[in-house]
Amino acid sequence: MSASFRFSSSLSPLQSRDFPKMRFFNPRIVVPNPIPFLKQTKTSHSRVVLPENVKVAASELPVTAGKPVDMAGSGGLQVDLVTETDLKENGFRSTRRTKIVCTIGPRTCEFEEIEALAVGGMNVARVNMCHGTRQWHRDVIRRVRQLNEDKGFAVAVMMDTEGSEIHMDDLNGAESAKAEDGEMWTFTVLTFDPSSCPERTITVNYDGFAEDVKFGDELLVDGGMVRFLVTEKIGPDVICQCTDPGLLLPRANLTLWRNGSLVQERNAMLPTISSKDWLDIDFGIAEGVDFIAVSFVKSAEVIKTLKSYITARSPGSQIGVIAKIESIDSLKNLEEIIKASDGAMVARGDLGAQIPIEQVPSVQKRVVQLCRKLNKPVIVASQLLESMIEYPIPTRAEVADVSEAVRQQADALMLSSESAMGQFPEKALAVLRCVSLRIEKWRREEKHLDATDPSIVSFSTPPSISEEICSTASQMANKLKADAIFVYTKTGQTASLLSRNRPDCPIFAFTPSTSIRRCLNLQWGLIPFRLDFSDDVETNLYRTFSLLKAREMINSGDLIIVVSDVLQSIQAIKVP
Ligand SMILES: Nc1ncnc2c1ncn2[C@@H]1O[C@H](COP(=O)(O)OP(=O)(O)OP(=O)(O)O)[C@@H](O)[C@H]1O
Ligand SMILES: CC(=O)C(=O)O
Ligand SMILES: [K+]
Ligand SMILES: [Mg+2]
Repeated sequence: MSASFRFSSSLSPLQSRDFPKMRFFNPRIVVPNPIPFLKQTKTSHSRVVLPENVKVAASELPVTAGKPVDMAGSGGLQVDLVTETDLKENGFRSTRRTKIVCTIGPRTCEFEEIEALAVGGMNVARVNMCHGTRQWHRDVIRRVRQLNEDKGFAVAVMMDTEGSEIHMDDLNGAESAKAEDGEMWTFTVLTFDPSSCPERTITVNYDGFAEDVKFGDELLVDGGMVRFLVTEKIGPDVICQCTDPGLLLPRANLTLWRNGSLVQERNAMLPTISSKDWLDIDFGIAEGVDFIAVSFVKSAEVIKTLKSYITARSPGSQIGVIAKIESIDSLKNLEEIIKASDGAMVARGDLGAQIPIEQVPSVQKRVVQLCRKLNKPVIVASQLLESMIEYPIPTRAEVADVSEAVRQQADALMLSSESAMGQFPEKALAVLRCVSLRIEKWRREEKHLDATDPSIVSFSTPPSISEEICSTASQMANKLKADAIFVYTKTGQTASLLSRNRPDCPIFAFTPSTSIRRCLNLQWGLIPFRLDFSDDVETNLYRTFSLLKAREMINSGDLIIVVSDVLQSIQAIKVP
């Protein structure tokens, strides 16, 4: 596919492009210091207590602001207070299985605001490189890390790339501009000084814009929130008449439609990862983000390129690459793309601007099922609670949409504007939380009555031992009505395979790595704990029982199914 390119270690991806160019309105691009977090600062609580037999690589220690975690008194078991209180007060069955991603924006970027989201159940914090300065993103990422370190949370950080999206300029700092019915507007590739910008003129960030456009095309702003008809082309200027009036927002996304289909001219050649994105990716690697979500993925090649780039840049890093399914081209290569990725996002916002809107639900279902089959976490994103940007309660239709995603057993739901710039971020989070809990419970109850809901898990051929063990352990847990599954996992793989089976009880995942603990926080049904453990399963188990009992997170008599990825074994044990 033309939009992808090969990256070799001798050639920087920044030098290897030969594509139409995009301009970026946010020129504050600074090449980051490669690994700034290795510079440890002296702090008052910089003691790490680890059992003597356990070696933890420096890269596995929490990194923000250079402060390692003080786990004294916890026996090396790390879990956040919210999970602990929930388990203590409400028991295993009450835990939410569906994870929540919150986009951090101007409304939620201060430490206390991020903390309120974490307390409210945020599992992953997303920063969108389309907006804000690099310093802003750095501050947010470091605040999340600080919070994890101070309060034992495992909130993962996801960086979302800008991608080669075609969008308008920033309206010279105005909050919005109103386009009225029938008005003539000019979309141009020329740029202006704020003082000399002609009236009703919008600069587009893509140099090939005027060439791609034809008389009679429809220009959709934000997937159709405002619509224009192209009436004339004069050199770099495209003259349009407004046919659906509305508010133009800064940097709003633009798509062109011709005879009912998306226009794919030279714009289809724009690289999925732009030169600015590569700089953002370097920044993300240096800041130790847990996931990089790639916008407008078209083929598996770009995912493979990015994964090799990350490995070359930061050997041994756990950064997961998430493919955002929002481009019409991705639909032809869905299976290949998901196979190459570490997870996928159904990015319904842009997807609904690239394919007819009535096709979005079936694509969502297909991506969710495919991810389950391929054992990749999947996020359902955009407009879940759109009305809550302005109102304190959602519409009934929004609740139904959230319910459907939970019923499909997607790994995670995502808030965008609702948490980034809405008036009720915590209330929106609470709605996701309580709708998830209610629908999960209902689904577990229904399952016993409804045999028409077959398991969609299909195994590799020949089946792997780990897959079989995890499937059997989950079935056993369901039949015996176990209280929890415990899994001791170094790489996270076994925990992930258990999650894929969507068992009735929660899965406690113990891992010695803080970064794997954060990554597991994106996956359905996993409660990740950081714990140093040995290869001796019995010792681990009884130590865990006593640590969890001491903190009242489990009780004598609870039935636990235990899976170990070292021994590849299953045990059923009652807590002594
Ligand atoms: N860092 C930020 N600074 C300022 N505004 C932001 C920031 N992040 C998000 N926003 C605001 O919140 C809105 C929703 O965020 P979201 O991440 O969904 O972006 P988007 O522009 O819709 O693009 P995408 O398709 O990548 O999701 C944005 O349109 C923007 O107005
Ligand atoms: C999340 C995102 O990028 C979208 O919905 O377009
Ligand atoms: K983006
Ligand atoms: Mg998008």
